[in-house]
Amino acid sequence: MVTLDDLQVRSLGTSTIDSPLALYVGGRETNEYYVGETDRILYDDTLELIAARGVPLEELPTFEAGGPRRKIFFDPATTRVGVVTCGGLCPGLNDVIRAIVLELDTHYGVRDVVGFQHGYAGMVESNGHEIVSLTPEYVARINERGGTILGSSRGAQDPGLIVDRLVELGIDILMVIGGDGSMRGAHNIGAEIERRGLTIGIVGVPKTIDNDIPHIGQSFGFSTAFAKAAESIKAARVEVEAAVGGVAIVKVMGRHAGFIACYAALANHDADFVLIPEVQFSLDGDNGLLSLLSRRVRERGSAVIVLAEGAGQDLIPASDRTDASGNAVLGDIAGFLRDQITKDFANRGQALTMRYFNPGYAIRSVPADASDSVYCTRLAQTAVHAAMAGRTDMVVGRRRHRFVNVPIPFVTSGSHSVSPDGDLWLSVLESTAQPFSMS
Ligand SMILES: Nc1ncnc2c1ncn2[C@@H]1O[C@H](COP(=O)(O)OP(=O)(O)O)[C@@H](O)[C@H]1O
Ligand SMILES: O=P(O)(O)OC[C@H]1O[C@](O)(COP(=O)(O)O)[C@@H](O)[C@@H]1O
Ligand SMILES: [Mg+2]
Repeated sequence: MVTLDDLQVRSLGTSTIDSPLALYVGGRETNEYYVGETDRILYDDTLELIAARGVPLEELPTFEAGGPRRKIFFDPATTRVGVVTCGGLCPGLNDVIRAIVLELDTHYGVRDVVGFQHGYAGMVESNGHEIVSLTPEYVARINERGGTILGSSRGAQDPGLIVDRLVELGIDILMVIGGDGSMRGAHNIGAEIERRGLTIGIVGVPKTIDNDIPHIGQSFGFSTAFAKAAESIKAARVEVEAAVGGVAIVKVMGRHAGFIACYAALANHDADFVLIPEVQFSLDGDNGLLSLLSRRVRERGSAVIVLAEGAGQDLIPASDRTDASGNAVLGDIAGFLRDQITKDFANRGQALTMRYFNPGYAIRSVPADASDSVYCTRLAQTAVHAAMAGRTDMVVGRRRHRFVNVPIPFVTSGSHSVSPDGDLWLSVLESTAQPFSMS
């Protein structure tokens, strides 16, 4: 069970320097739209959840509020900041890089910001990647492009060698834009820094196209990505309606979490079935996918299946392969379903026109939409405020419209997935009219 201790963010020391933003923060106090720096944000958000804790108010689990402080830890004139992007791509990476640089430069007067190329690999000197000077001019329009101007990578690196490089380059703060794996890596780097008694801060801006990092609210770029995926679902609907016995499978990303599938399906009402890793389904039997699909096509003429890549892995031979970072390489559920559906329709003597859509990388390589750009900027600003105030081993997030600072060990201790008992999955069932249980 989560405790207040789990949510305490580590500091490098006492902040003694007047913040250049002190005037902005000035007399601001908590109100509906702002959280004062001494206030904290509740973890629980219903009366029953709070009552069930059975502890006094001051012991309730609460988050530190994100945002500027009156005093900061690092002297802007002598502070050097490094930025790195790691793991898979996600819309908005360049917006985050740009906003970090602009916030540091414009508001804090930090003129020395450098970028490491190709993730943690580029931080290990022997790998030979140059650092890039990130000036306001350099980052001016990078938000218009997808991907990351710094490049990214997967694969393990030695935290000791990374800390050696930070020391050699005189980096005071490392900003890590990455996913769950990157944050585990960031924590290890932070632990090595602490072991050596150094005052280097590490602050993360969590990136996950799958929206699978817990406690941070919705991840940036997710909304852009599912909107792009929804375009393929719409195209699939057009195709199957024109065909005789049209059935489409639209496979979207989502290794262990089906958020993209759920949101993309909800974005329009074109999906008949949504298959996600969190909810098991059977192929056979009256309530299995094959008979339900056959019935849907007989009744409505066509059907669209939105398939998260991690769904139905129990139906195909297990793969023990992993990628360079140790992430599971999944079996081909889409190919398996295509075969099974084709055979089943043939056995029933039912006409079938099968269409397969795989928007794949196209959904994560696009630039962020306007809403995500705003979100990226605000997350980056929050991360810079925390970093300049000497916070470390933490990530920023936005829970129920409040920006929060969250310890990395808290976000890496679990993962975020679609709850079969939650209201998101209920909405999906309502919108698709797929049965409550397909197993
Ligand atoms: N458990 C871990 N401990 C330390 N570093 C990790 C861990 N998992 C991943 N990393 C490192 O973080 C980087 C990105 O991880 P990866 O899983 O590929 O992407 P993401 O951060 O998007 O989840 C890689 O360089 C990888 O080696
Ligand atoms: O081919 P890659 O780069 O390994 O990426 C594919 C995978 O990365 C993901 O986008 C998630 O990766 P991250 O943890 O890096 O965000 C999955 O949905 C997808 O299966
Ligand atoms: Mg990951």
